[in-house]
Amino acid sequence: MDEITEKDIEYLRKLLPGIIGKIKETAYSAGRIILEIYEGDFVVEYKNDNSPLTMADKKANEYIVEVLEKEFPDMAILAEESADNSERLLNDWCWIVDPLDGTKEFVKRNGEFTVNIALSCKGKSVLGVVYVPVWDEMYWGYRGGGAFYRYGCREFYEGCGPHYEDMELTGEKIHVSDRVDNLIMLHSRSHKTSIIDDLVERNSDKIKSIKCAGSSLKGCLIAKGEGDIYYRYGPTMEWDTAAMQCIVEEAGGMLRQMDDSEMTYNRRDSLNSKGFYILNSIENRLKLQ
Ligand SMILES: Nc1ncnc2c1ncn2[C@@H]1O[C@H](COP(=O)(O)O)[C@@H](OP(=O)(O)O)[C@H]1O
Ligand SMILES: [Mg+2]
Repeated sequence: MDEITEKDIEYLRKLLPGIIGKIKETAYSAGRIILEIYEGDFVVEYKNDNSPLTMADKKANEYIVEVLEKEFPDMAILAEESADNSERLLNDWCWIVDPLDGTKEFVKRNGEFTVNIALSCKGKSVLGVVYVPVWDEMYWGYRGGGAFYRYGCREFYEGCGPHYEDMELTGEKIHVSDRVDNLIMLHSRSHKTSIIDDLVERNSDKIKSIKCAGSSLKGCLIAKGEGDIYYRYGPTMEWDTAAMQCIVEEAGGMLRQMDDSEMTYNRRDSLNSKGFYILNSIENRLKLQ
């Protein structure tokens, strides 16, 4: 895929501020669909890779895809619970959707799951929205526009009514921490590996504590300065990282593949096979060997 050009950047500058509001509203509404199911009894199925799947994943996926298809008919969509369509590879623009990131946390009912919607342009994540339904928190960011956080979205969306449709949900600008020692490391709550234990031991002079969190929350907490580093060796998919990558980058941090190369999106194979890390600052890259 071609590189983003100056012309693309100019186009993005005009496009993104106008569409972020619709995407935040869509992530919020998908979160409400998820919560209705979360609050009742639900059946858990298991996919071929043994990961859980519920009606909440399916219904939220269906809703988000329907909105995106209607609002952005020229853009492709890669969504976790939809059949993949390789025509997306021919499109410079692709939505990358995880309707429910952290299904294990949903099943455990600990609140640590998110709705992730990202937009990729020529393989780069240029817009990301992450909504945490149980906590009613939203994180968002878009290329050149900064990263934001809002607690209390329900009051906005449920309180304002349709005649306020041009008004946008506002939030506070967020930034990564400037810590270079006593680092807080983020870790998956449900996917643990011994490689991470070795990594922590090798870098014990830099790491002060480890905080567990499910789903994209790890990246969002780094964007908000409540954590500093996150290393992930186990498998994840494009839709697990795309939205949080844009938010982290707009908050001043970085996400790279484990071999230090850039993560790209809208690839043929959606598995993030190399692993990745997120840092508040390049200075805090850990010793791997
Ligand atoms: N064996 C596996 N293969 C592919 N992806 C996996 C996986 N194990 C975990 N994941 C990914 O890790 C995500 C959860 O991340 P975390 O452990 O950080 O909370 C899952 O998101 P989903 O819940 O959307 O499936 C899933 O995409
Ligand atoms: Mg999912």
